[in-house]
Amino acid sequence: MTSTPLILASGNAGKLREFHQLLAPLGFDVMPQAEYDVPDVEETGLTFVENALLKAREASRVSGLPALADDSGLEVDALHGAPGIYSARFAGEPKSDARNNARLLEALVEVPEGQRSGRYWCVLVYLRHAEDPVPLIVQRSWEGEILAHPRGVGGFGYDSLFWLPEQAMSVAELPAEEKNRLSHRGRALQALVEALGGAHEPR
Ligand SMILES: O=P(O)(O)OP(=O)(O)OP(=O)(O)OC[C@H]1O[C@@H](n2cnc3c(O)ncnc32)[C@H](O)[C@@H]1O
Ligand SMILES: [Mg+2]
Repeated sequence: MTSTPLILASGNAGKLREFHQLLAPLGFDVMPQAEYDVPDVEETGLTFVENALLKAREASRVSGLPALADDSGLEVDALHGAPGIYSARFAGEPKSDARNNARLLEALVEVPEGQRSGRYWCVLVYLRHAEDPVPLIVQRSWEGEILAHPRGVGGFGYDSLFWLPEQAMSVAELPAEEKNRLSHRGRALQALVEALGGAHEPR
């Protein structure tokens, strides 16, 4: 397994926890971008891919290391895809999960059960270096429904409002290992690690 250090281009504690749980057993020497004083970049892209690229490139440029970025969010059908790429700042700045969740409930207050479908998206971008012309890009989604009241205390972000019909639980009620196995992020990362598989050596 690789022992190449890898910088995680994220300032989100929930994401960093999940990446650590997933990557540490695989032998990746991962560190959060805060250890290299990487500033938060402005997420000016119009797609998850563009934003993930911006974050990975900046982290790799500042640290001189290969970088992995995650741009993710929640797409709600009844809201025509909102909050989407704006999920982290749905209720404005400064970012707050509690205010984002309150805004989501408010936006869906008139929408009955059965019409509250949505999905999480996760786009991962891996760059071997800041000028890498062939970024490795993987995207996965996770289907669910938006609850009318929060349930559970695990996870982060919108997890207490995201209902999984098959599990009959919210993501915030799911054990962390289960979330990592099933989630948009967990499955995208499994695919990315497979794709890395040695063929993508740093240069
Ligand atoms: O950009 P970084 O520094 O990684 O941190 P961020 O929180 O700003 O991250 P994003 O720009 O990718 O926004 C993603 C938002 O989507 C939501 N989100 C993404 N994945 C989630 C998950 O697994 N569970 C709950 N909410 C999630 C959550 O509100 C995140 O803040
Ligand atoms: Mg962000």
